[in-house]
Amino acid sequence: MPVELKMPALSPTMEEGMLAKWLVKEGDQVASGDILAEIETDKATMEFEAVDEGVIAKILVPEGSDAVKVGTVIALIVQQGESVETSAPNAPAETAEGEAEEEEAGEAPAEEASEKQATTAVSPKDEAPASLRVEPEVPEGTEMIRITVREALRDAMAEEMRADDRVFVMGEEVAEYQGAYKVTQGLLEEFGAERVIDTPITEYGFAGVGTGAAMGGLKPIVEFMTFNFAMQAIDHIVNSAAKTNYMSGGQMRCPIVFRGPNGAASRVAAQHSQNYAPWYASVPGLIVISPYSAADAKGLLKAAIRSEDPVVFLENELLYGQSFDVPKLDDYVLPIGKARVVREGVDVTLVSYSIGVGIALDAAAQLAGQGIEAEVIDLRTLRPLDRQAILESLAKTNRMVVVEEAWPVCSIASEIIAIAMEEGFDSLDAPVLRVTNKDVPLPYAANLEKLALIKVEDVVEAAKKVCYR
Ligand SMILES: Cc1ncc(C[n+]2csc(CCOP(=O)(O)OP(=O)(O)O)c2C)c(N)n1
Repeated sequence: MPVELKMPALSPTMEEGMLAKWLVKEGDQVASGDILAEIETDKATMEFEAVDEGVIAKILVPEGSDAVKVGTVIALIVQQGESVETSAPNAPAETAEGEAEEEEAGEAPAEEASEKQATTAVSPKDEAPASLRVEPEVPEGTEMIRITVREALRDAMAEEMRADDRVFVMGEEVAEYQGAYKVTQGLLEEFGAERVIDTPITEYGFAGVGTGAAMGGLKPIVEFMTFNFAMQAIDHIVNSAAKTNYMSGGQMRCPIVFRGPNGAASRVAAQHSQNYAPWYASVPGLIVISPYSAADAKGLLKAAIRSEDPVVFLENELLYGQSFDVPKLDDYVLPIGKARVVREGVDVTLVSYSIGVGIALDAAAQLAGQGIEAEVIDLRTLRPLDRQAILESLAKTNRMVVVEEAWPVCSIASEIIAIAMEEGFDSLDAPVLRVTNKDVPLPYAANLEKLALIKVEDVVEAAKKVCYR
């Protein structure tokens, strides 16, 4: 199979760039780490490195090409002795079609293109697994609409803003640019600049303004461009918002939602690829939600906006473009603190949240082929954690693996293992295992990034291990 080289995203906001110069030609042998080309953006000129070794079979975008969209296939690499024609004649054409379709559907922001680049360990898929169960609380016969997680989040905010004029959104690029990841699309147009507010690049400032507004009776939604930048604002989240109810003896509440993408994205390096779920989930006074599907994103964001207490709502960039069925109901709100069994099984429980749920479901499908029926639980809310759902499933399967796209130390997985030991010891037929990212800052190089992130195969292996297979 030829390897497609795609126009890289050299920053989280890069949408296109100039392919300034090719440093290799067709027929050249390349090794991982070789510099293949120079890419220019309005900000910088960067070198484009080979990740795989092989022979440059075809250069599809000539040097000097301007405005090449992130994700465009620019060249093909094959292995020695392989030719593009014999191995995959349609590869480039299919990619081009796929991109054209996305453009038509009006959703190809830079980040989405970079999603498609994820080579990968955490591999985004366009469609959610069919096994996702519909919420039991949805009335029978409810019509479903298929929308992306991005659209579901936008719909949740728009519906709550229509229903309650205290709700407003603020953050970097949320208004005119409609969100760095296009999650606030259409909100400025519908609600105007008083309720959809572009802020300066001052996370500490606007998280504080939001927290004060919440204490004063408004219902802010503060978008962080990514949760990596919320590090600047963490004092307001942990020390102001989370403590208000407690330090005022219940006389003041702080109904605010801090939301934005969290976790590893694709090729944006260590400072932009971290999962903060365990950090926030350790703080009493905060509610922490991290959905996987579009239906959960919608139902839980609506619940978060209605909450009287501060909510940290952790989304995932790689899920924004994925489509799922969402109930077509006037007011689809889900309960905070309730996990969901997304696949039933009897042999082993896989517990996960956010993007890890997709990995767990893929692993469950592979395990089924090997005679192991895995139950998959999507935690959805990380604080308060649905201990009952975890323990009930453990009592049924007696074996558990936690799948978490995060570091292993002091993780949500660690907490679940403690719960299993303290409260589910008699149910256990094997030690609970955790499948997490490697305990390192996420590398930038694609081959190392892939090695550092959780993979379906690791989950399959861990599940077999706890089943003594
Ligand atoms: C604390 C923090 N918040 C947000 C970002 C995301 N970010 C990266 S570049 C950028 C825009 C920078 O604009 P400007 O300061 O005008 O510099 P320019 O790159 O346009 O020269 C933003 C918001 C970041 N890197 N760090």
